[in-house]
Amino acid sequence: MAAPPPSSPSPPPAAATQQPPFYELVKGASGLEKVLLRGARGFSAEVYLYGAQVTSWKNDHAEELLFVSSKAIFKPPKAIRGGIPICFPQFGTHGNLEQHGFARNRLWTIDDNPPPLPVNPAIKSFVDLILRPSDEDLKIWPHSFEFRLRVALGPNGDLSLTSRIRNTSTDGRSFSYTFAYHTYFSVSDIRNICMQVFALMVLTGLGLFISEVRVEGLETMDYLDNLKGKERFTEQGDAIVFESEIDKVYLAAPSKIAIIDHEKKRTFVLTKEGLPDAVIASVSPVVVWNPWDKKAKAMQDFGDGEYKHMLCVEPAAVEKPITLKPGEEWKGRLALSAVPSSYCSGQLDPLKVLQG
Ligand SMILES: O=P(O)(O)OC[C@H]1O[C@H](O)[C@H](O)[C@@H](O)[C@@H]1O
Repeated sequence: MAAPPPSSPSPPPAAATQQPPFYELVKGASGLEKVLLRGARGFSAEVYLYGAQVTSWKNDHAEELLFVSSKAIFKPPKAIRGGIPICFPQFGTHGNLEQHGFARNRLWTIDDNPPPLPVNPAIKSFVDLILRPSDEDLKIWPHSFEFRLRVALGPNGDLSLTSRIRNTSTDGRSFSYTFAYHTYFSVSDIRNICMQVFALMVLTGLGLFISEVRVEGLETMDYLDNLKGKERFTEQGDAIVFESEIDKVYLAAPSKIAIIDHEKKRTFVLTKEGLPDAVIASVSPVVVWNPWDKKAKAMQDFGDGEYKHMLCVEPAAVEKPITLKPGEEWKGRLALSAVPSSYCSGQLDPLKVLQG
């Protein structure tokens, strides 16, 4: 996405025409402050100022839709394990900074007077957060920036995260960064436990088995496999199902992706905007990660068996960094919805999920 020109220097408050309160600020784990967003019919979300990290998103049945580890450490400098960490200014190890950059383990502040952002008038619950680099940050990444994040809960319980990153440098220098919404979804059981049954069915021609959790929208796509030295492969077969550790960067994912959880009868739909690819603006990378059993055991802030109940699907800008000249701003948005799905084996129409 091309960076638009800078906005006017003294913009009117974004929320001027709406009635507060849009959020509530309370104490969370380890005394860290968190923002509560409450929507219609009991929808809710929580955002820690630490990392600007969404740690909860609930539907109208008060069911948690995101995964947060029971062993998550809510104490700097460790990033919170789960929810939606923001990876900036570096995704993964694509640079010299700590893994996934520093935005996820900095204290953000509430921005009550952000530059205008087009708002759906039906959205009554949102918060704007801002991160500016400290002197210490400037030593490790010498670029002045403002990172504004709006987290909004829509009238139907949809959750959206809009990032605006601006180059505020006065020395005429551009900067480049990589980025991800490192979203941890809560799922029933990631394991494709019936693979053997499936193999048997294929061999005997008895029918088609569909696993409990599958990702639609990434099939036949090229990816870099982080478990194989970032070697490039092409995904084979239909939807993505899981039977072992996965850490793949799908290079040209479409703007909509679906995670279908058969057991929970739930489909997550991810819609992403503004995350650019090298050639076509409407596609961009998506990282899919699950540590599986061995890596789970090695992680201090992750329960041994918790890998079964989470899946990270992370809209990102990885292979092609985003570059901003002084005064330029980039905007990238992720919208999440969770819709009931009640398909049985063989009845799913992926086109309906992704386009309907
Ligand atoms: O443990 P973290 O630093 O939070 O990283 C967790 C995971 O994030 C991403 O999904 C990367 O692709 C993985 O390689 C990494 O292991």
